[in-house]
Amino acid sequence: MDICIIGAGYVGLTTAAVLADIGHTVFCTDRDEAKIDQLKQGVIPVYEPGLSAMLLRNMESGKLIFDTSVSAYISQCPILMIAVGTPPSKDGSADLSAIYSVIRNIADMIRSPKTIVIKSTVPPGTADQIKQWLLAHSVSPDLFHIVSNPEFLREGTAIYDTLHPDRIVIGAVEQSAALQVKELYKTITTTFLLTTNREAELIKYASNAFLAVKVSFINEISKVCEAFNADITRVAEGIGLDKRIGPQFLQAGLGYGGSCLPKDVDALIHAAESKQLKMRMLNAAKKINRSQLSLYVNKLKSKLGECSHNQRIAVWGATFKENTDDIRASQAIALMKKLTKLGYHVYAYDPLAHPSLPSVIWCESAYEAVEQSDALIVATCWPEFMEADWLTVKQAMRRPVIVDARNRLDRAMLQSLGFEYTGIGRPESTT
Ligand SMILES: NC(=O)c1ccc[n+]([C@@H]2O[C@H](COP(=O)([O-])OP(=O)(O)OC[C@H]3O[C@@H](n4cnc5c(N)ncnc54)[C@H](O)[C@@H]3O)[C@@H](O)[C@H]2O)c1
Ligand SMILES: O=c1ccn([C@@H]2O[C@H](COP(=O)(O)OP(=O)(O)O[C@H]3O[C@H](CO)[C@@H](O)[C@H](O)[C@H]3O)[C@@H](O)[C@H]2O)c(=O)[nH]1
Repeated sequence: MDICIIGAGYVGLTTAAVLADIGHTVFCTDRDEAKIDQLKQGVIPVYEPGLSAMLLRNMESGKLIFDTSVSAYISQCPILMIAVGTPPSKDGSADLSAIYSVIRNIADMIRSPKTIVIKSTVPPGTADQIKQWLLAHSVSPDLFHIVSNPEFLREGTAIYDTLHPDRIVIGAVEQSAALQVKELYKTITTTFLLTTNREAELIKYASNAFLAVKVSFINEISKVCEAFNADITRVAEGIGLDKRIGPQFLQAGLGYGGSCLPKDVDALIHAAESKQLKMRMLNAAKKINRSQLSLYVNKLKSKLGECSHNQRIAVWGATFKENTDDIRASQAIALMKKLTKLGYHVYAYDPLAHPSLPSVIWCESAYEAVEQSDALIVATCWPEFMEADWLTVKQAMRRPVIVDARNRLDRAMLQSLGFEYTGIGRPESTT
């Protein structure tokens, strides 16, 4: 099948690579001309393990074509897949301006029947509103179907997740359009769930909201663990063995960030409020997530005393999690901003990201960042941090204080080397 994907970000590029690999012919476009120019030259604008090789392979075989001039492809392809961003607006709602800009283009160019697939995450009711918009702009109902096909990939494992999804959700009014989209994923073995558009849109939001609540839940329980001298890592293991709960998303720490969980929680709250519904649980999850930053600052203060202006803090990790270059809504960056505001000197290192932040000094290596530092905060669990040479780290530091903001380091090993270790919900002794 010929497919035109509009939006060459993490989702658009991953989907383009996988659909081309499956055997479809994929045309991919973006309003960012520089990005498309880079892609044409084989330069992949985002870091995502395995993506580059899969894109290049399919570009070489001619199954994947990048271009800025989309009109020819819109007329050629029966399937138009929208994967543009839906970032948060100031009031928390999803900003759908990029979606409508694409819809306007489609409305101008549509001459033959199209299946318009909404891959972007959009609030419940969006597909129906788009349909009304197209009809109001004199596009014949015979020329389009709208299918909601939300994406569930995680950054860092996007290719794997797209090839091995837990489910593929396809929401549509017309069964023929739903089956056409199902056919796109013909080689993928998974559960296909056919729903209405609104159900598909809500499945996406509810999934991310549930994950956010799960993280905030374990962060709340970690405080109880700390108060009762119990270890959250063992408590989480014990909870997770219950099949009804499952072991994933029970990692206590700095809280959730990224381009999806925070914005989708906000957008769901906003959508519910538009129907006079208060999302008490989601608001609580947000509040807990925000409070994780102060919690870690207090942990730092309990080790170093109140901030004096010559304290030097090393922060390892800037991305919202490991194996991605994405810093959108990163808790690591929010923490750095909080620390510099309080007067700490922050020396930071991340293997991929070093955004310009007031008063943060970016270092060339993890070891350079810890030179003469009074504490090290591990904010993101990049593999190179997990495998650090801790003796070298200890020798470089002024005070061997480690704040493990993701609870992933080997506490016993670090303590045996003489580090003062602080995690969350992991008491120093369990007596
Ligand atoms: N990143 C993820 O892990 C993930 C996972 C699942 C779902 N999603 C959802 O998928 C959507 C895309 O997310 P992303 O992370 O890939 O975003 P992104 O910001 O990485 O990419 C979006 C791309 O769309 C392009 N774009 C914007 N307006 C355009 C227009 N009018 N015409 C053509 N191109 C346009 C941008 O230039 C950009 O390259 C969002 O709705 C997001 O919530 C993201
Ligand atoms: O036990 C955990 C698991 C995750 N996190 C944090 O939660 C955030 C989100 O992690 P993750 O969900 O792995 O990242 P994303 O790549 O943003 O993926 C989420 O958001 C995507 C965009 O909607 C969805 O497609 C995915 O299914 C959903 O997992 C990160 O800051 C993690 O550090 C924790 O603190 N504890």
